[in-house]
Amino acid sequence: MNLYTLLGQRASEGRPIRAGLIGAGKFGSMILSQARFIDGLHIVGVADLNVSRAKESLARVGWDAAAYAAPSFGEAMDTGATFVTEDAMALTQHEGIEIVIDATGHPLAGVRHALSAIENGKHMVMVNVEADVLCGPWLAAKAKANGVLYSMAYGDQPALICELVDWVRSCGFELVAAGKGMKYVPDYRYSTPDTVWDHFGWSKEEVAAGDFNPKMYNSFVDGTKSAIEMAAVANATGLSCPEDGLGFYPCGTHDLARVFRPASDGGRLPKGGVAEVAASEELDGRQVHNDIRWGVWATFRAPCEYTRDCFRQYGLKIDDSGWYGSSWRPFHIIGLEAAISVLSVCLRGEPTGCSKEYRGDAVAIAKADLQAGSMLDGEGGYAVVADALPASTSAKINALPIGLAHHVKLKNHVGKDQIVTFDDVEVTDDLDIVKIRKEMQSMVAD
Ligand SMILES: NC(=O)c1ccc[n+]([C@@H]2O[C@H](COP(=O)([O-])OP(=O)(O)OC[C@H]3O[C@@H](n4cnc5c(N)ncnc54)[C@H](O)[C@@H]3O)[C@@H](O)[C@H]2O)c1
Ligand SMILES: N[C@@H](CCO)C(=O)O
Repeated sequence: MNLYTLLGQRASEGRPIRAGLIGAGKFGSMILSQARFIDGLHIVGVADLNVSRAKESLARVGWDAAAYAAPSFGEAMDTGATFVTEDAMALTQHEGIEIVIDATGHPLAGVRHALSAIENGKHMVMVNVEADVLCGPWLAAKAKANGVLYSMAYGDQPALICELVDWVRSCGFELVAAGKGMKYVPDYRYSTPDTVWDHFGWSKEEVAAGDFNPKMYNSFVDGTKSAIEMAAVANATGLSCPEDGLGFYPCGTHDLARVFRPASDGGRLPKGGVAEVAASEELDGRQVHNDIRWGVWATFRAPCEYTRDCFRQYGLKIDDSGWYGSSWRPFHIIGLEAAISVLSVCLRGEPTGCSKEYRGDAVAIAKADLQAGSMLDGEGGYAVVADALPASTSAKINALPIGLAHHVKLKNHVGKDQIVTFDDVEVTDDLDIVKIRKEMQSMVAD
C-alpha cells in the first residue's frame, strides 16, 4: 500500500507520526515548510543550538507563531503544537517521539544525537551525511541491535541514488556505476567560504535574500560534500569508491552510459562498480550540455543480448554498443522530500537507504601548505577538503576522516594536496567518536 494511504489511516486513528527535528537551518526549514501540509505528521519538537534562529526559520517558512509556542514536549504532544528548544538530547530521549531527524550537518553532534535516539528506542533519519559517513555503519548496526531503523534522508542525493541502484538491481541489470551531479571544476577544490559564491552560481542578491551557511555551501563547491556522499553511497550500496579518489567527469544525461562505463569498453571509469560524480561544467568552465547538476544517475549493463536489444527498442539512453544503459532523476529538493523517509520508516518499516558495510571513507586533504601548530576547520573551511577513498585504503594509511578534522591541531607540516593522517594531528577531544572509529576498523570491507 502506498505511503499516503498508510499515513491517512494513522491520521484517521488519531495516531500521528510523532517526530523530532534537530537543526532548523536550510534543510530543516525545508522539512518544516512541508510538514504543516502533511496530515498525520506531527513535529513535536525542534531543537537547535540557536533557538531564536529556529523560530525565525519557522516564521520564514510560514508557520503561525502559536503553532510553535508549546512550552514543553508534553504540551506539544497534548495540543498538536511544536516545542522549540536548545536541548537536542532531551528531544532524543522524549518518550512521545518515535523518530528523530538530525539536520545539523555537524558530524560529531549528529553521531551523538543518533546514538542517544537509538538507545532510547527511536528510529533515526540521518540528514547529516557528514555524520553518516563518519560512523554510519556502526550506527546502523547499533540501530539493528536495538530494534529500530536508521535511514538516509530522501530528497538528498545519497538516498535517491540508493533508490536508483535498487531499481537497477531489482530489474536484473548489472550495475556499473551510480552517483550524483555537481557543479565542479578542479580549481574549486581550493575554494573557501570567502569565494564560495563566486562559484556556486547564485547572484549576490539571491544569497543575501536567503538563509544559506557559506561554509556548508563551500563544502558542496570544493568537492567535500561529494566525497562524503559517495563514500556514504558506497557503504549503503556495496559500490566502491575509486582507488584514486573521485573523477568528477563532465557529462550530460545523453552521455551517461558512454562516460560511466569501464575504460576497457571505452568509458572513463578505471573499473566498474563505483560511486562517482558527473560534473556539470567542462574543464574550461563551459556548462555541460544536458547537465545533471541537481540530479542523480546510474549506469548499468544488459545481462544478455535480448535485454540489450530491448534497451534500444524502448528508447533507453544507451551507449554506442547498446550494452550500457542509463537512468537518472534530474532533481533533488532536499528537505521538501524528506518526509518520505519518515513515512517509509514509520509506516513501512523500511529505511530509504542505509549504511550496510564500511566500504568508503571521506578523508581530509590539505587545501594549502599547512604548518605544524595550525588548526583544521572541518568541512567547507579554509584548511582541508575531502576526497572519497575505499575504506581499506583509508585504514591502511591511517587517514584522518574529514568528520574528525574539526578544531584539531596539526603536529606536523602537511603539504598542499597531501592526505592528513591521524599521526599528523593532536586528538585530545571527541574521544567518544575516535573510539567508535577504532571499533569500525574491524568492519572494513575488502
Ligand atoms: N543546504 C542544502 O542545500 C543541503 C543540501 C543537501 C543536504 N544538506 C544537508 O543538510 C544538513 C544541514 O545543512 P544546512 O544547509 O541546513 O545547514 P545550516 O547550517 O543551514 O543548518 C544547520 C542548523 O543546525 C543547527 N545546529 C548545528 N549544530 C547543532 C547541534 N549540535 N545541536 C543542535 N543544533 C545544531 C545550527 O544552529 C543550524 O540552525 C547537512 O547535513 C547538509 O549536508 C543540505
Ligand atoms: N548538487 C548540488 C549541491 C547539493 O545539493 C550542486 O551542484 O550545487
